[in-house]
Amino acid sequence: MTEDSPKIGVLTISDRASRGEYEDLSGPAIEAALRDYLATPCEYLRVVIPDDREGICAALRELAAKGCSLVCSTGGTGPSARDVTPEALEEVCDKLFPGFGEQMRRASLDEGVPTAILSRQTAGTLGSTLFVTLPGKPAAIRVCLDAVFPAIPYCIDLIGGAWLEGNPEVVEVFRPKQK
Ligand SMILES: Nc1ncnc2c1ncn2[C@@H]1O[C@H](COP(=O)(O)OP(=O)(O)OP(=O)(O)O)[C@@H](O)[C@H]1O
Ligand SMILES: Nc1nc2c(c(=O)[nH]1)N[C@H]1C(S)=C(S)[C@@H](COP(=O)(O)O)O[C@H]1N2
Repeated sequence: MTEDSPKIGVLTISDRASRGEYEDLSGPAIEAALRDYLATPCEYLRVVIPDDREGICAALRELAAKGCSLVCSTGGTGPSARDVTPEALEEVCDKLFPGFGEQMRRASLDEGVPTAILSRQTAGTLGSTLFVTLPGKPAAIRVCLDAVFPAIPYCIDLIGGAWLEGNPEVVEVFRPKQK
């Protein structure tokens, strides 16, 4: 890894994890999945914050300003009063990509999780940063990321982010146009 390595943000949004009431397992699960998919060495910026809308907006903007090409968050996508991750995402983004949420929910339903429809998980871009929001449960991370990762590097190409090479032994990245 060098100073110019692509940057990836991993944002855990959880009242209890941020207070240390339980160990954050979902942030590390995101980083482990991305390290598995990506042949390109990346720098990972990990942040843990409570479910506060202004704080989430600030963290998303800060990770984008630091040059992250991709930011994956976990938590705060559900129906509870303090679940406000999608609202913060909408406030911050230039464009929203509801197809990510549709695909991730479909994958979770196919895994036999009927409550997958309770997650308002989605994706959006701010400049050359792609944000993908995932549910809080550690077990949801790999299911959801596996379902959408093949489209992520090309999306980042199109918004002018870093070139991310997939590891073909783990995932087949889909690029309709080659560099
Ligand atoms: N980052 C995380 N690490 C480990 N377990 C998690 C994490 N986020 C959620 N969970 C687990 O999933 C369960 C349900 O998630 P829930 O949506 O209540 O989480 P949350 O929104 O992170 O919690 P909180 O109410 O503290 O903000 C939690 O009780 C916890 O067991
Ligand atoms: N794959 C998968 N998706 C899942 C779940 C899960 O356990 N596995 N939990 C669901 C539940 S119970 C909720 S309430 C929503 C929202 O979770 P969040 O508020 O922690 O983001 O994600 C849903 N999606």
